[in-house]
Amino acid sequence: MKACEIRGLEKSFGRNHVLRGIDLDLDSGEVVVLMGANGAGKSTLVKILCGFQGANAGTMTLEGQPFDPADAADAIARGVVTVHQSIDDGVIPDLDVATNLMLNRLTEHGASLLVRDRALRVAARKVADNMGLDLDVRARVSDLSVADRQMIAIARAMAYDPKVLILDEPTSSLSASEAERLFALLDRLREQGVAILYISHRMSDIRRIADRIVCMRDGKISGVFDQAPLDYDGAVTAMLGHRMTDVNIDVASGGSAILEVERVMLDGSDTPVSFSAHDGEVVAITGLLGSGKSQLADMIFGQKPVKTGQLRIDGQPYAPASAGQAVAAGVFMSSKDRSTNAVIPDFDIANNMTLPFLGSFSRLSLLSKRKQRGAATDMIKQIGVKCQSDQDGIGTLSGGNQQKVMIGRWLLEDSRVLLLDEPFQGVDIGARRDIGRHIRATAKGRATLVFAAELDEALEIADRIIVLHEGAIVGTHENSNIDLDALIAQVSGAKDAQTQAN
Ligand SMILES: Nc1ncnc2c1ncn2[C@@H]1O[C@H](COP(=O)(O)OP(=O)(O)OP(=O)(O)O)[C@@H](O)[C@H]1O
Repeated sequence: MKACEIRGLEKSFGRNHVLRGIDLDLDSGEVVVLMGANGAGKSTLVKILCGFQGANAGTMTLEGQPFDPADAADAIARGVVTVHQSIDDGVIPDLDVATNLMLNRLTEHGASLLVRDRALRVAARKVADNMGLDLDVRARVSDLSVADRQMIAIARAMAYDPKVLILDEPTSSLSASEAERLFALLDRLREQGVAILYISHRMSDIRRIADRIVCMRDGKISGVFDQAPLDYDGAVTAMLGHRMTDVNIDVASGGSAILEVERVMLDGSDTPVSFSAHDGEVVAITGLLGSGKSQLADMIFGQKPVKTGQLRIDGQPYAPASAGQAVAAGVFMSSKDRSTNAVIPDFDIANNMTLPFLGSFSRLSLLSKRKQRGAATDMIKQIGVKCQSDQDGIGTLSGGNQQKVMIGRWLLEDSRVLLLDEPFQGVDIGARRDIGRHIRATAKGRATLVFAAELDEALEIADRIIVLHEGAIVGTHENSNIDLDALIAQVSGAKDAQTQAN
């Protein structure tokens, strides 16, 4: 019997016919990867499965029984549990691991607090052991890494004993080695007979974990690949509707140095970091979580002080005390988290894209306002934002398309230094390539720094890749001449790789 059967599912938002007759089966003990271009309808399908939205037509069954959840709680009670995209979905940072793991059974463990706490820890330890998680159940969740918090979110989901577990881009905040821990956990769950629906844009995830790939395009299933070895190129073509063009990075031959980072100390390291980024150059900074990437980005954007060493822009000392001062110096940053990226939910797409210009709108003539909107409309086309109209609310866009708007916003700015922190989170691989091409095509006149945990992304966009590990540079690679094995070893912090680099 199938864990889940979906037949003829339809969903529209006004005139936008988003799901157009979806048929999909999930078997127990298999990992089905759902891939699709941004706006294809993946999240909408998930929202219907997990009871957030109702379908307009179609049927679903769970282990042969009709399944039409009234709401999210009903879906969970009947066996469909979802871990959403946010890194630590539903995990409460101020509580310890045990309480987080056992949240849904807190009242079962006795009235006395002492008895309850002890019983809770024993039960939580069992859950953690069962899932192969090596965690101190007394630790506060806020002290744990993103990867550990993600594991707890999944372990908690398992406490509901799901028949179907849905994971929405679970590795988007994880580095490769942390993602591998997650995959080991999913291997266990697969063995335990859970049907897993896994949404991802990352080919490395898909290669590692998929038993079957289902592709969506424009609200329909456009391809199913279930014969080993899986046909990844075929899946990408089915998803995009065309073959992917090759990347051809014509490495920029470095103009003058714009940004110089001189002997800057990052936390946890006694080796200073020095490098420069040149006019027209795209430099990717990669490394594990905790490598110092975010701290470096924050320093350049004036959000963290540079205590040792200094920064220069165009040869002049640059010591921003705030993001405002950074912006005044022509330094812009697209931050990794959309919620801190100043998306204004009540504004339309075009106004969100031109947000930095809005302050001057009152002083602008109608003609200039038209120009602003024209620039936004142009950018929407250039980077392929999938929308009905640029006057739609930003909230009607799919996650990946919102991310494109945020990148477009900063590309419209006349920046001297552009910092893009995880710019491709949630962006499909076809769009990623188009945006990368656009960033490179418009790179003259500024230095661009891309902070990316995913090596594929760094390789696809950068002229030069700098690897950070524990606050120090352990490798620098020209993209025209990459030693991939050395690069991977450096990112993961292999000792011999570090010795080579030093
Ligand atoms: N509440 C809504 N109102 C109007 N349109 C919506 C709403 N939610 C989704 N849509 C539209 O439905 C379509 C599919 O969106 P969905 O979020 O399902 O795509 P997706 O495949 O998950 O994309 P992504 O990879 O970017 O997350 C998009 O065109 C989106 O604009």
